[in-house]
Amino acid sequence: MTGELSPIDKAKFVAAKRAAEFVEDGMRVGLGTGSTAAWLVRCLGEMVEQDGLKILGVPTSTRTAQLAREVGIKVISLDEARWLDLTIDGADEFDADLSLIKGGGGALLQEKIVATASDQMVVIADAAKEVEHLGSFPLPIEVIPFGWQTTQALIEETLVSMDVMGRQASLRMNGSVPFVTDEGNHILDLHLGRIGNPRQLAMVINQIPGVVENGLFIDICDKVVIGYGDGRVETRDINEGTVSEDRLDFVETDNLFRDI
Ligand SMILES: O=C[C@H](O)[C@H](O)[C@H](O)COP(=O)(O)O
Repeated sequence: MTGELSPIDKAKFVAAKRAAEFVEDGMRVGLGTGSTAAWLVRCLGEMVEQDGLKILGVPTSTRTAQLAREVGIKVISLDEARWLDLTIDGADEFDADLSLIKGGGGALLQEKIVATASDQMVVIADAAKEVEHLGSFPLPIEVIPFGWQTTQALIEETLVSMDVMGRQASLRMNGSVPFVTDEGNHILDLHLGRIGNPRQLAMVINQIPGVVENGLFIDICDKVVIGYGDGRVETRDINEGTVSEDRLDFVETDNLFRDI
């Protein structure tokens, strides 16, 4: 990529760059998936190459695994790592409780397993991802391909019984064929508009046969690093609220940014 980055990409970049500062030598780090997480992986790759940072990375998708290897991060599986010090990942939406919707890129299952197996989960996001109520972004639900239409109908019926507004579930497509996740499953995107009780919804959906996992991350995220298009970056902690707010002077100082 050459030339000026869009404000949204700058925002993603500064959030990733700041979050990379949480990574220390010797850590086992969960590596998220998506365009924001890709910046993080590049930042960590630079730290490995230039500063000799030694980490073990556990990727949350085949895409991330490939990028991590390309930039020189040593990749291991979750079973090899067993437990992680930190996971850094993007999100599609976050609210004031740091509850999240994830899975816009279809990686929610591995992402949730990896984040849950970590001492700490840090989300990196551009400011547009912050919402008062989750649900404008369609909620991804990973379902097994067998009988997916029956599963879809069961989900829709369950939502009716819960009196949830906007119940339409659509099968995610990849061109003319159904999207297939890294685990060989499909994704149903639930168009809800506003989720009144994310905790309850997450539990109820996961009880439906055929559902593997849903994209609501409740009580998993500890911190969110929010990037802005002008280089400002804010870190919020689940217990302490905003803990830092400053600006990353990335245009002059960052080789990574200049190189892309
Ligand atoms: O499945 C994908 C992940 O949950 C992503 O972290 C999420 O969709 C955010 O992606 P992006 O950083 O590209 O907006």
